[in-house]
Amino acid sequence: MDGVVDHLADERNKAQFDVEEMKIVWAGSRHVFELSDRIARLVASDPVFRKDNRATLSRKDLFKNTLRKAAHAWKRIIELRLSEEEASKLRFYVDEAAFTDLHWGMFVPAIKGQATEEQQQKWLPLAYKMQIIGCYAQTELGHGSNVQGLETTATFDPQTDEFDIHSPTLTSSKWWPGGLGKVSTHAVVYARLITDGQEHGVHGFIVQLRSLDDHLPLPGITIGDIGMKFGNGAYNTMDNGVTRNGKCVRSNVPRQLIYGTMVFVRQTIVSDASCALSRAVCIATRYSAVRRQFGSQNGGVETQVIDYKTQQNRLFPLLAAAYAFRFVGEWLKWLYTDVTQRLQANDFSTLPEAHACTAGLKSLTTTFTADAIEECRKLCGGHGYLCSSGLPELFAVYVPACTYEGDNVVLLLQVARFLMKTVSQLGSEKKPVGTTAYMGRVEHLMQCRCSVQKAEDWLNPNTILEAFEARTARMSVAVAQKLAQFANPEEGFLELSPNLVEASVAHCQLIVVSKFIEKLQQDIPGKGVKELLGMLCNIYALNILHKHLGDFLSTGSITPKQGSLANDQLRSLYSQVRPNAIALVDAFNYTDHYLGSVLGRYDGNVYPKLYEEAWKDPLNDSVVPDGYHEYIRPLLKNQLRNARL
Ligand SMILES: CCCCCCCC/C=C\CCCC(=O)SCCNC(=O)CCNC(=O)[C@H](O)C(C)(C)COP(=O)(O)OP(=O)(O)OC[C@H]1O[C@@H](n2cnc3c(N)ncnc32)[C@H](O)[C@@H]1OP(=O)(O)O
Ligand SMILES: Cc1cc2nc3c(=O)[nH]c(=O)nc-3n(C[C@H](O)[C@H](O)[C@H](O)COP(=O)(O)OP(=O)(O)OC[C@H]3O[C@@H](n4cnc5c(N)ncnc54)[C@H](O)[C@@H]3O)c2cc1C
Repeated sequence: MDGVVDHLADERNKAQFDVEEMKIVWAGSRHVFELSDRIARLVASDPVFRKDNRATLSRKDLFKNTLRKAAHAWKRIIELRLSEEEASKLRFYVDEAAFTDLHWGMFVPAIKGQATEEQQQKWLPLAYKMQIIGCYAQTELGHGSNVQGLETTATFDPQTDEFDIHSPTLTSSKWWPGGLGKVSTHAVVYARLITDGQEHGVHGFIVQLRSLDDHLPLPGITIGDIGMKFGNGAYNTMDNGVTRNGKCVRSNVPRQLIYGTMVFVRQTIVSDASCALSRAVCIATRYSAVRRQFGSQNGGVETQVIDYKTQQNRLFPLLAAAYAFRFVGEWLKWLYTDVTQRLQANDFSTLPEAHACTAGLKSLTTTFTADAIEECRKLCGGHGYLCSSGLPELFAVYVPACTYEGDNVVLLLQVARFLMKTVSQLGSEKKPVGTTAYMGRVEHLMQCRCSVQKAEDWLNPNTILEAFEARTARMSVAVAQKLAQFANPEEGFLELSPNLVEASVAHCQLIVVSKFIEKLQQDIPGKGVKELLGMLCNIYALNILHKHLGDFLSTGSITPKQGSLANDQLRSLYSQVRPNAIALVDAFNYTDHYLGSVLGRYDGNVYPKLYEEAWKDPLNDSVVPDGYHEYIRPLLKNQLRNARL
């Protein structure tokens, strides 16, 4: 900030905690912090990675520019001999949806997780060196959620020792896979395996799509892009593809691991939610401290909008959720690593829980984050609607996360199946463990009473946990009892699916709250850091309690009076967080390049930069617009004539 006026300096001076230590907590470790900081600056200082022109480029120029950035990123990765960790951070800070996301994020993991040793030895070195570019081709025009309903077939021909991959209908065309449309040379294609005329369910196959010499599709394969998507710029940097197939390559597949790539990616999407959410919150918080409206007396300064309680009540729960998702993401990564190690030892016992947790938390965090980005846009008033605020594009790029990698409702129904199974086994030999361990105390949770008598009682983590556990246990048991009244359980499941989804949401919220509380039990150094995190944890939990008061009251988990006390406590917490708000978003350590927002600038110098940015719009290239002579002038002349008549 040398030589630059920091308009937010007063705000930064108010902080009551050690921001540098908070940065380490946010990053996860000092090592990750230092690495991220270095790579973020490297990207920000490279003109090829500029992104302020995305909203005004045509689709073709936008796409070509993405190819250019991806090629440049790879060049820098090789030149600088970046490690896998550094390279992945570099792609993260380049911040542009591209075919590389699917190559590194799904194609490589699918091969690692599902291919045989021999297949891995053949394909992984090529993929690591980007001598082939891959994508993940599962979804079809007719089926996405229902994976067992995919129509593409893979028929083994013993004579040629090949699989014939065939899309027999229009609806069996692979539709949506990122990178497939224009770039990928290979794909992991999901198809129904047929041998000796017998079907064996859906399996993954590595398929070559395009020639490595001239990039033309191989014989029998028709490929293209599926067309423009939501938002200008935004996800249109990605080629999402359609194919219809002819022939191809080889089988792999240990049966239980077919869905493994989805578990992996859902886990990464939870961590990613905290990034997108924190980014939107950083923009809205800084701008709320800069923006002033009303409240001026005797010509004095007006009130910063961040000081309005309504602004705090909308903004601070989002700030708290960014931290909550960060920590639950860390824990989910641990869970995923643990289940992977067990699977390698043929221990499948924790797979159902890993599936339920990744599916449920992917759904919970992406739904919340998409809504929160839109809320941040509104928190920034009119200027939030400008592309230069960074928020419209962030929303457009982020919102499909509610759909891809599993529609969020479909995923919650998977959690519900897991919950109902857990409830049905209560009282049997099989004791609930892990995230459902609380169900083991179901008798207590069905009748316990919340002990809160005054607002401060809500600061006790055990009180919060028990209220959340009681709410979830009671909702789950209630819906399980209703299910039991149906002669046909599947019919009952369909009929009660809205209740089941609500129970799943409650269970997932409980996981997030409990993992935040567990985080606070760790040794966290730095003046005031743990105290601030404690406040954020309470805000996250009490805000959910307030928003879902109906659940807590209808299950009798708390009384109306206790609900009202929770709200009083929330207001008090907002006042305590207020002086720390700017420092809490500084702890995300985002560069102005990554934020991509005039409103969220580190120095708070919003107005001159907004003005400057507006003049850069191509529409302002000429004072009189193109089209004046054809369309405006004749109109004005006609009006003149009419007026004379
Ligand atoms: C590091 C960087 C990362 C970069 C990431 C880049 C992001 C790029 C952007 C976008 C990428 C988007 C990619 C995609 O969208 S790929 C396509 C994803 N598609 C889906 O997610 C489809 C959703 N549908 C499903 O997952 C399933 O079909 C289902 C709905 C969950 C299952 O339905 P169904 O009831 O028919 O069940 P099945 O008969 O198939 O399954 C029976 C049992 O298996 C259990 N199960 C299901 N899924 C899993 C799983 N993933 N893992 C473990 N176990 C699973 C299920 O619970 C059943 O168990 P039970 O014990 O009850 O028999
Ligand atoms: C940006 C983007 C990128 C993508 N990238 C890829 C990729 O790289 N590779 C790939 O293979 N796919 C990809 N996809 C596809 C994606 O995974 C699917 O679109 C997603 O899984 C949802 O499936 P669907 O489209 O079939 O939705 P549908 O299942 O048709 O959903 C439509 C509606 O029906 C509801 N619904 C469906 N089933 C049920 C049920 N059982 N009970 C209650 N309600 C139900 C849903 O909640 C939703 O409201 C991508 C999609 C997008 C948007």
